[in-house]
Order: sequence, then structure tokens, then C-alpha cells
Amino acid sequence: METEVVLETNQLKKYFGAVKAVEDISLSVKRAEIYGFLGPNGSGKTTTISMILGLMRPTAGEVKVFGETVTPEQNSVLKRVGMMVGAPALLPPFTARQNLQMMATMHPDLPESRIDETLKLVDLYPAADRKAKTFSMGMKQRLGIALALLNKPELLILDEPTNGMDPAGMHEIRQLLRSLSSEGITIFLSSHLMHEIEQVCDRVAVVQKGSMVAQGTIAELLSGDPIVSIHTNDTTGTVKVLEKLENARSIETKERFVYVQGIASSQVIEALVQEHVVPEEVSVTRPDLESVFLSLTK
Ligand SMILES: Nc1ncnc2c1ncn2[C@@H]1O[C@H](COP(=O)(O)OP(=O)(O)OP(=O)(O)O)[C@@H](O)[C@H]1O
Repeated sequence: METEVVLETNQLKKYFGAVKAVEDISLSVKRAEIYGFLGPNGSGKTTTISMILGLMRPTAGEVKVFGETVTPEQNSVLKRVGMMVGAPALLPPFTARQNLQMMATMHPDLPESRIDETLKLVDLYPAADRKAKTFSMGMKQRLGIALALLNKPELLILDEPTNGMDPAGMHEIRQLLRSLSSEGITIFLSSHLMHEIEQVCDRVAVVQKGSMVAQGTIAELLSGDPIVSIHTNDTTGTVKVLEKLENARSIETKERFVYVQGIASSQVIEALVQEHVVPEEVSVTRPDLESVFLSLTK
């Protein structure tokens, strides 16, 4: 059976006058996956999330959540969605439990037991009666996520949940996201931090200047050709030789190195020796997500 798509956007666009904040975003998120929405600052992530949450009308295109179109007027399906956009909306002088009790007043149908259940889900049950202001960054963020989880959402949307956090806090959030995913909750996570996405997400969309430049599993994004690195005293001569080779692409120079893709190292060596531009050393590496991300968002 085909895995259910819980969130999709089709050719989504949002213009603010001349500013094309979102140009063309078509993505699909499947049930129970952790989906990373990765892009540099200003690439249109928050604007996309605002449209997903029905807070903003698209200039063109559409958002569907659980198969239903979402607009500012038609958003009842968002009852099935939890969200945390930016810093957690906590009341610091109150305990974790009191924070959840106050949120519960907005969901009168929830049983009282859901508060303890949610505290356990984010591993804050032992700290339930401590004031939020005494919490570490990671604990505050987990409480913010608890507020988003209180109403038992099937889809959780988090915009930059680890922005400004210390490494320990980031680690706690990653662990929490994995455990929520194993409970069957789908997570849509936006971030400009590649390592965060790489470590926790099943699939990733990479956005740049409002357009999607890649979507796939981390393995798919990394499956590009190996990079041939040439250490040389003559970068200009090396580049000239490479430019003449069929299939050679993405030729780049950095200090005394020239990088090329699309061609085997043996062909590179043969061509350079033939043209008497003998390299010091030639090696082959696979691109890591950082270099894929940088080359996609250049
Ligand atoms: N209300 C608005 N009016 C005009 N321009 C806007 C508005 N909101 C966003 N923009 C612009 O749209 C572009 C995308 O912004 P957006 O906040 O969606 O990016 P982002 O990827 O979330 O970035 P960040 O990580 O910095 O929040 C930016 O150039 C931003 O300045």
C-alpha cells in the first residue's frame, strides 16, 4: 500500500510586492516520517509554513493537509496539527504542569490524564512541578513541544526548533523527535542547520530563494558523483585541461586544489599528464551533505 501523504504543497508561491518570498515549492510529507525543510536564512521557510498553517493566502498554488485544501478561511483540518514556530510560548513563572493546564483550557474535550501523558511523552514528568523559568534550554523547548502535542496532533510542524540552542539542548530535541516519530507522529521540521537535519530526518527538501532545489532521502541527496580533487602548482593550467574534457563538470578552484565531478580520476590523470600539467596528488571523495547543500544553495 502507498504510504499516506499527510502534507503536500503544489507549486506554492507567495509574493510581497516585488519580493518573491516563495517562488515554487511542491513537497509531500508521508505519515510518520521526519521531514526536513532545509534552507539558508531568507529562503522562504517561514513564509511556506505560514501558508501551510492557513495564516497567509498563497499568491498561487495550494496546500493540502490530510488531503484537505487549507486556506485562511478553510482550516478546520488544522485541529489535527500541532505547531511551534520560533521560541516556545511558555509562561516562565508557572510550572510545566500549569503551563499545560492553561493550554488545556483551549481544548475542553481533552481528558485530565492527557497532561501527564504529554509530560511523559517529552520526558518532563519528573520536572512537572518545577517552574519553567528554572528549566534548561532543552527542557524549555521540550515544554514548548509538549504544548504543541497536548491536543494529540498527528502532524507536528516545528520552525527552527533548535535555533540558538546549546549542543546539549539540540541533542535532547533530536532524541525527542525520534521518539515522537516512533509513536507514529509525522514531523515537519524547518531549519537552516544542515547537521540538525542530517542527524534526524528521513527525507529532506532543500530550498533556495523560494524554490525547491532538491527533495529526497539523505542517501539520495548524497548519491551524486564522487569529487576528484587535484592538488597542483598550476591551477590555471589544470582548469584549462579539465574544461576540454567531455563530461567534466562543477570545476572549482580553491587555493592549490582543483575539484571536478562527472569524470573518473584515471581520466583526469591521463589528460593532465598528456598536457604536461602534472599534478602533485589526485584523490577522490564523496560529497557530504554540507557540500551538497552548499552547491545546491549557491
Ligand atoms: N511580510 C513580508 N513582506 C515583505 N517581505 C517579506 C515578508 N515576509 C518575508 N519576506 C521576505 O521573504 C523572504 C523569505 O522570508 P522567510 O522569513 O520566509 O525566510 P526563512 O527561510 O524563514 O528565513 P529565516 O530562517 O531567516 O526566518 C525574505 O527575503 C524576507 O525578507
